[in-house]
Amino acid sequence: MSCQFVLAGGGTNSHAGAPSCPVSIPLSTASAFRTLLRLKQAVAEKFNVIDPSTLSFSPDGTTVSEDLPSLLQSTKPVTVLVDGHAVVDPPGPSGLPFLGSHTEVYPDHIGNHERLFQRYGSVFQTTVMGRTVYHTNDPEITGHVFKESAFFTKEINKDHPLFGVLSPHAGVFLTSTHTAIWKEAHKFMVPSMGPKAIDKHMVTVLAIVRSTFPVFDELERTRQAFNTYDLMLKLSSQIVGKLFIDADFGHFDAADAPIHITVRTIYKLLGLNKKVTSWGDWYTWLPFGDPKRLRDTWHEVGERVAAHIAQAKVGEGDVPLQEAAVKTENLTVDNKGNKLPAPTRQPALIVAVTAGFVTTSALLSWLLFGLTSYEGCQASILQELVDNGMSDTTEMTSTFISNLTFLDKYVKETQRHHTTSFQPARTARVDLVLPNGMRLPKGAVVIPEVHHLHHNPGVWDNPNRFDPGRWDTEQVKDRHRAAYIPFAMGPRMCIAMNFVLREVKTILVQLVWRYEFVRVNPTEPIEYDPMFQTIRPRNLYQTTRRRTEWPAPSQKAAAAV
Ligand code: HEM
Repeated sequence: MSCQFVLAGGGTNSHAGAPSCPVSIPLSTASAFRTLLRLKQAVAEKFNVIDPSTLSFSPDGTTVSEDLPSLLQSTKPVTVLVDGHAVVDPPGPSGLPFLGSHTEVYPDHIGNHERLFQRYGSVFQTTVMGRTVYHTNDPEITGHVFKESAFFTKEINKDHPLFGVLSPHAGVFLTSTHTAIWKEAHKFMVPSMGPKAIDKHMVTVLAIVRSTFPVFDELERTRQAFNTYDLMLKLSSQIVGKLFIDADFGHFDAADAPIHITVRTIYKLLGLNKKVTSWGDWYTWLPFGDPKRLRDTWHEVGERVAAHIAQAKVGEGDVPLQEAAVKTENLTVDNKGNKLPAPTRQPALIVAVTAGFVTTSALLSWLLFGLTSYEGCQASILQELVDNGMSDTTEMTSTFISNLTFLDKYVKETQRHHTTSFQPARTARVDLVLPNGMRLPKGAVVIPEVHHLHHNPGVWDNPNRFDPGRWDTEQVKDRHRAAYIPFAMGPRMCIAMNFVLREVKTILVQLVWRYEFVRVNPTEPIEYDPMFQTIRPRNLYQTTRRRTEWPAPSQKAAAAV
């Protein structure tokens, strides 16, 4: 005996709107269905519905029943609803012939995605010159998308935003999950970002941030403003260059030191990738124009990074990242001192350097932007430093940094409100149905839109207000775990999250303690340059004033002594 079920709106294999073929569930296992949830699990598995709890059953096609015995005894196929309705395709703009929805999205993709979420709801699709992508700002769906499960994985297919820079050898970031090489590279690189390794990296970070002081002093002396992003690009690349490929880019040898050619080439690569992948799959492979420049630049980056690695001082082409990886006690899988296999070493290091400075420079720029834009924040950070006994020689230990609770909220709020966004994308492994009852075909690329998750009004109170205080509220503490994901989540999330947070806090502490930051173009609207891989303030100009006095400890701090 068996019981039959039919998915309303059409199964994942059916055409939209067509009824699915009924599926049978043998009742020989009826004893397994002691609860409705067990039945839902069995039916969800048949129809590839991600979340069984979203199913409901209608024996007559109109009324929903939760009566398990009558469902199992039904002589007609039972209609299955997901999220209370028939399964549908994600909506989206129909777009122009050939161009598709390109003009609906670019150039202002943040503003346009916001408009599309408002028009279509929490999942919509866009098709740009044959490349279809699904966007979501829903934490529940995001949580499933990032899981690396039977439903989703990071597979860089032709619709994926990283397709233009796909690298089968990089292991991390640019390589699909179901490859031996990702497992291997991940195993080596994660420990290099463990707590002990981070303590060690911080010695380098501190030395480099202090090496910027003469530059800030010189700029102040000569009354010059600086482009904050350019300066932070210099700082963050100086750090990852030293840490990962033992390169000294000389960015702080003088106030007007140029950005090193290796950094400029990587920077160019990311601009080209965003530009090329905003068009269709076929465009990526054109033998001329930007697609060709992208391939040539990728090659040039490889050669330049290889040259640095060859000159690295630690052993034969070994660099501190690998040294940390093999020595750190956090290394659990490979404790015999094995190194990354040679073909992966160089691409993995290119990724670490690239991922390392392109993102961090954007974050640091927004952090400095906030100091001069959000009233009271710079003063509160300074006051907290005074209250924690900061001096010019205070050691930047993890304990000192973690005691700075306002700074922590400030960094969190900056990462929420000024998401640097990577458009992290995952791919459907099978035809499936999302918890909101929308069907996706196998191979569908879903982008949890980080900026829009961080501004989802259903999750965040007054999302467009910059408010570090929100991190003390129960509403934010109890948020969905996928509502705030500046480093993505799941097995393919950023391996360097803890390093980055310690790094940017250390930098901010050092700079705010010594300088007051002032914005020189406060009324000019900030542009973010939509054709770049990260969201950064492109036209922010600031100056610094060397501090000569600091506030007294607050009453609370004085009372605690
Ligand atoms: C503000 C700084 C940073 C942010 C916001 C950030 C964000 C992210 C995000 C969102 C991802 C997921 C990408 C995806 O799913 O496609 C990622 C992955 C990754 N990040 Fe970061 N990142 C930062 C800094 C760094 C640094 C300093 C490193 C240096 C090692 C790094 C190394 C990586 C690597 C290797 C991956 C890929 C992991 C894998 O493939 O399994 N990131 N990062």
